[in-house]
Amino acid sequence: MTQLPILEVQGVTKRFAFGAEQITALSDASLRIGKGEFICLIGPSGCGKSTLLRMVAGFETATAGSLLMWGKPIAGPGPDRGMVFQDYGLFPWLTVAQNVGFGPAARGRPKAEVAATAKRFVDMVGLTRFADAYPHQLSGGMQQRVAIARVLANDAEVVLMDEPFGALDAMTRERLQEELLEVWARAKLTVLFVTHAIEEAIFLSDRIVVMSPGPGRIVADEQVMLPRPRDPTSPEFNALRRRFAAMLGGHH
Ligand SMILES: Nc1ncnc2c1ncn2[C@@H]1O[C@H](COP(=O)(O)OP(=O)(O)OP(=O)(O)O)[C@@H](O)[C@H]1O
Repeated sequence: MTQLPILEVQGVTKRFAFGAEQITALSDASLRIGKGEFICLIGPSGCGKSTLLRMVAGFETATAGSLLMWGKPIAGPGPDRGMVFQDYGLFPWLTVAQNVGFGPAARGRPKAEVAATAKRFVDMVGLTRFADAYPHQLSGGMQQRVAIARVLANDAEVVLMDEPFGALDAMTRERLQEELLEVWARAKLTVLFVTHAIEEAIFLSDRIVVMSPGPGRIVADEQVMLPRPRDPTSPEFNALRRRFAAMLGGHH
């Protein structure tokens, strides 16, 4: 990567006080992420995936090391990094367009500008026909698109997702993965996505960052070179699945 990375994690350690003791949730983690990359963080429970994501979001600060966006220290949450929550966090009493325009409206932007911004991102995620629908009238995939459009309407360049599909059945999960890839490609997003699932990571990512616990560390950082759309039944996909399973060792 010769260009300035959109995100850079440099030697980041995070310790939490736990009673009289301290837990090292993350130890000396370093990562450079280029604009437009889709990166999955994978690893067993407690390896610090969420902690790393929350520090990038600005919800937590590092005990040591630094986190940068476009070369500038991340000092707290900001609209340039949007977290998409597991339940999408849509307001049920607002329409799709109103949900998407919520951020700019809350920041006091003029009405006409809010409407134009909402329309632009509702169109971008392919929901033009549903702009006036309410969340309960949408499928899970459409709700996910609204959540992503809402983050984008806040000028987010980086989308952060913490196991957004963890609780779903396999078919719904596959559909949402495909929807997410479509929006990622269309909006040229940079995505940092936390998952436990090897198959999900291989299906989605340009790069997989493998973490291990006790203390949380980055133990591998590998490109996924398979062409898209990916076929989870192909021999190449299976070979990668075995490789990552071996890397994750006894944890899977
Ligand atoms: N606010 C906190 N206070 C104390 N300890 C914490 C806090 N947040 C996380 N930890 C600890 O830090 C370690 C890493 O937690 P983290 O949630 O980042 O792991 P994870 O890899 O995301 O796990 P999971 O896959 O189960 O969500 C764990 O040991 C956890 O108990």
